Formats: sequence, structure tokens, C-alpha cells
Amino acid sequence: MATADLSYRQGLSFTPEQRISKNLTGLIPHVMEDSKKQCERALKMIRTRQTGIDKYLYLSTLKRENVDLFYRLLIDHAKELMPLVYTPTIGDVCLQYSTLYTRPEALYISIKQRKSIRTILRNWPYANPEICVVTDGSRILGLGDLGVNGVGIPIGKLALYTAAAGIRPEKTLPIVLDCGTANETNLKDPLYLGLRAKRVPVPEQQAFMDEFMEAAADVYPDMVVQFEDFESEKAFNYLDRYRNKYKCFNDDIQGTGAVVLAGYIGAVNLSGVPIEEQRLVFMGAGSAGVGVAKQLVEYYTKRGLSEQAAKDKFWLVDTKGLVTKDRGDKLADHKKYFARTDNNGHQFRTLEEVIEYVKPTALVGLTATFGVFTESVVRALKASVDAGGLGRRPILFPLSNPLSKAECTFEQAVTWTDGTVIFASGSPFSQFTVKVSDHAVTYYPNQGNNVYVFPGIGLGAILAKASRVTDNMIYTSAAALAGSLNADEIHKGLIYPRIERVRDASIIVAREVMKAARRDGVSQLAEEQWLEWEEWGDLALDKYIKARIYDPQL
Ligand SMILES: NC(=O)C1=CN([C@@H]2O[C@H](COP(=O)(O)OP(=O)(O)OC[C@H]3O[C@@H](n4cnc5c(N)ncnc54)[C@H](O)[C@@H]3O)[C@@H](O)[C@H]2O)C=CC1
Ligand SMILES: CC(=O)C(=O)O
Ligand SMILES: [Mg+2]
Repeated sequence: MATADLSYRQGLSFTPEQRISKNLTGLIPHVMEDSKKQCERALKMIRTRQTGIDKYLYLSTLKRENVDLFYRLLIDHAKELMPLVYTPTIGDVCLQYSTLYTRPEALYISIKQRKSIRTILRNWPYANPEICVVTDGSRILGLGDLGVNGVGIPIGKLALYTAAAGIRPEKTLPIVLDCGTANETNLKDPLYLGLRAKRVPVPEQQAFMDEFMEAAADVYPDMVVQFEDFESEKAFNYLDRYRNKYKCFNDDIQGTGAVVLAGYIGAVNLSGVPIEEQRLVFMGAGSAGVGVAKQLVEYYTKRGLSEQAAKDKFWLVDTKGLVTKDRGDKLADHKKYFARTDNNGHQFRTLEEVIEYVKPTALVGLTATFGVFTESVVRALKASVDAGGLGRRPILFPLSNPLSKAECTFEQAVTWTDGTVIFASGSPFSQFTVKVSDHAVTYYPNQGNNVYVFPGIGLGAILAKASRVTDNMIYTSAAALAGSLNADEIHKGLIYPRIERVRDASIIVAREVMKAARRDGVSQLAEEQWLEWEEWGDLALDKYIKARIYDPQL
């Protein structure tokens, strides 16, 4: 007797004939439902769960039980569901990961298993992964060192690779490298799933990382590796160390740099302040802050400014105040590039002092600290923009994740700028409606999150068979995203496409990233293929991409 085919991927949509041929008759309810009906049931379940975590757990079960339905939902209801599988809910999930755990969903490689990295990689049950997101859990969103609990981030980011860029779910590989943790709560938690030990010294972590990268390239030579949420020093170090040796990029430095550049291009157009007159204060000088500032410097130099003149447009602030050369503390290497020398020996300790001194037109927050954009800070920003002339608008990007770490809320930003703000946040805020005498005015926020670029960068690198991820590929992703808004989005004054259109944007990003790979000589696709596309243009390349991406049908 033939055994039943237990691959229930199609859920309730099997026809009676398929049920007979697969011996499924009676194993699933009798009704036959189309995709719409199955999505309706799942949405009802999600909407009636009380907490974000409950909704996440339901979705996570669905991902395991009916992967196509999970991704159909995530693609078709991105605005509602992305915040559940990604920031902000994923932050709560990471905080409680060891308690919520029911089944493995990633590779967990501890520093005690250094000799077995290749075996562990080969144990992954799906053949030839194309994209890996790896973290060591040392800086998870703005929540600090979560150790192995940080694995929720690679899992969440890879779900977005599938939903936003159509990489097949079985081609994605989430990895957490467990080097111990500095998190006392985790260390004291009897259920903690990671090594119950202090994080090992940096040189040891680096040696482990060297071994991991070598093993990953050896076992999966075609796989692109995305570094995610490594604390800043390691983030910069690993990127420098591996970028010319392996196919890899750092999402927090490069992905965030690209996404903020794209938003900044749109914001400058709306601001009424010419690009040459823009002056930018960055609150936060970590991997994201410095990564973004460097990407923007590249934009200015491409527009003809000298590197020094471009750099002079940026004032970076950290916990000790304005980053200056003569501040008297030992600056971390990644901050030195932006250290100011024009402060005449004066040190500016608070953000208010910096704003008073700089008179910025744009304020970017990457501090992982809630509320640092206070009313007086935001009003001072507005005043400095207003002083430049009528109709000018301040650019305010509180980009830290999750929502509990945002530098200010959308409502505050709108209220404190009398509605003039051009706003983007890392995690999503709702639109905000204000009643003005007899009518209502609705303000629309933007989500400035690297989800708009990393899926397209990864997809572009994979499809171009890129041997490296070059700076031009990253830069191009920003330019492509900036150009991907439709007429309605432009009309609404948005600076990013609506999140429901992230998949359209990813295809554009992937196409341009592929072309940049070809220009940089790192695409290993056949020359004839490129010549054909050159003849037929972007439409042919888009067709090629669309034919290769996962679009779940139920
Ligand atoms: N929107 C997006 O797509 C992304 C957002 N992020 C967010 O950016 C934040 C920072 O990430 P990293 O740069 O990697 O962290 P990090 O820890 O390396 O850097 C944080 C920086 O903020 C400074 N800082 C902290 N509190 C401060 C305060 N009260 N006043 C002034 N400066 C303060 C620190 O001195 C440091 O320079 C995180 O919340 C992360 O979630 C990161 C990547 C992408
Ligand atoms: C979005 C992201 O990569 C972060 O907050 O770290
Ligand atoms: Mg990150």
C-alpha cells in the first residue's frame, strides 16, 4: 500500500484528485479552499491573539506547518504582519527566546564546537543555501548583548529575504555564533539556551569568526553571507577583514547606510533646503551612525564635493558629546574619521549645545536610546531650519529599533515641528491625524529600515553570481531605492515606497545591484547573458529576476 504524502504545503487547496493520488483523503478536512479563504482564517487567528508574541508564535507555527500560506500572508499583508516577524515584535521575541523555544530553526554554533563547524554546516537539512544571516547576538537591535537569544534576528531577516525578495525559504540559512554573553539576565536564567559563560575576549571571537568564514565558504561556496547585529568594533573589523575575501556584507553598516541615503535623497528634495546647505547632526556614532554618515559622504563626493568638504557637513555625537579630536578620551577607531577639529578647544556635551553651535538642517538618531530627541531638541532643530527661510522643512530620522528605543515618536515629531517634519523611523509608527478647526489633516510617517535594501542586495548578488559585494553594489542599491517610488507615494510626500511595495522595490534594487556587479567585474554570469540584457534592457533583466523568485501559490 502506498503511504500518504505528508507534504501538506498546499493546505486545504488540494483537489479531490490530488488527495486520492497522494493518499491524503481523510487526513485533512473535506472542504477545498482557495488561498483567499485560507488567508482569511489565518488573519482572523492573528487579529484575535492578544499580544505581539502570541501573534508571532501563531505565525511561526504556520511557517512550519504551511510555509506557502505563511509567505502568501506576509507578502500580501506586509504592513500588518512585518512588524510581527520583524521589528518591533522580534525584539520582544529575542528577549524571551529561550523561554519561547519549541524547536530549532537555525544553526547554533558555539565556540566550544570550533573543530566541528564544517560538520554542523553540512548538518543543515536543506541543500545549498544561497543566503546566510549570521549574528553573534552581541548587539541585537537596540537591546544590547542577548547572546544566543539574538538568533530571532537572523530568522526574522531571512523571512524578509523570502517575503521581500522571493528567495526560496529552503535557500535561507540563519546562524548564531555563540561566544558567551555579557547579559547577566541570560546568564542567570535557568532556561537560557546558550553558553552559560561570559563572552570570550575579542581576539578569540575573531579567530572563531575566521574559522567560521573559511568553513562557510568551503561548505557553501555560492552562499552570500550577511553580517547582522555584531557590536560595533567587531562589525567594522569583520567587514574590513572579509569583504575582499568572501561574498559578504554588513547590514547594519552598509545596508543601513544605503537605506538612509535613499531616504535622504528624497528628504532633501522635499525640504526646501538645497543639498549644498544641508548640515547633518548624527546622535549615535556606532556601526549604524558611522556607516550611514560614510554612505552620505560618498553621495556628496559623487556630486563633486571634495572628501573633506563632504565630511565637514557631518557632526557626530555620542554619549560624551560632540566627537572631536581633542575631546580627551580615546576615540574608537571607527569614530576617528568624523572627529571634528573646528571646535576651537570647546567641547559640546549636550545635543542642545551641538544644535545651537551647528544649526543643523537634519538630525539622525542611531543611539538605541528612547526619547533623546526631546521637545527642546526638536524645536531647536525646527528653529535652525526656519531661520534659513520660509517653507523650509526639518529632516528628522529617529532610526533606532525596536520602537521602545526610538529617539522620539512620530506624533511628537509632527507636533513639535507644527507638521513640517520629514520623518523616518527604524520601526513603524502609525499615521497621525490632527483636527484643524473643521477638517482633519493626516501625516504619513516613513520607515527608514534596511529591509528596503538588504533583500535586494542579497538577491542581486546571488543572481549576478557575484564573487564579492562591492561598495558600488551597495551605493547603487540606495540610488535604485530612491528612484523606486510611484506617483502616489511621491504625491503623498513619502521618501520610501510604502512597505506593501517592498517587493517591487527589491526587484529594482536587485536589478541595479546585478548591473553594478557586472560593471565592477565581479559577476560570474556568462558574458553572452550580459550582452543579451544590454541589448534588451532592464525589462529583460526584470523578467529574468521575476522568473526566478518564489511567489507562493496555494
Ligand atoms: N533603522 C535601521 O534600519 C537600523 C537601525 N539600527 C539601530 O541603530 C541603533 C544603534 O545601532 P549601532 O550603531 O550598531 O549601536 P552602537 O551601540 O554601536 O552605537 C550606539 C551609539 O549611540 C551612542 N549613544 C548611546 N546612547 C546615547 C545617548 N543617550 N546620547 C548620545 N549618544 C548615545 C553610543 O555612544 C554609540 O556611539 C540600534 O537601536 C539599532 O537597532 C541599526 C541598524 C539599522
Ligand atoms: C534594522 C537593524 O538591522 C537593526 O536595528 O539592527
Ligand atoms: Mg541589524
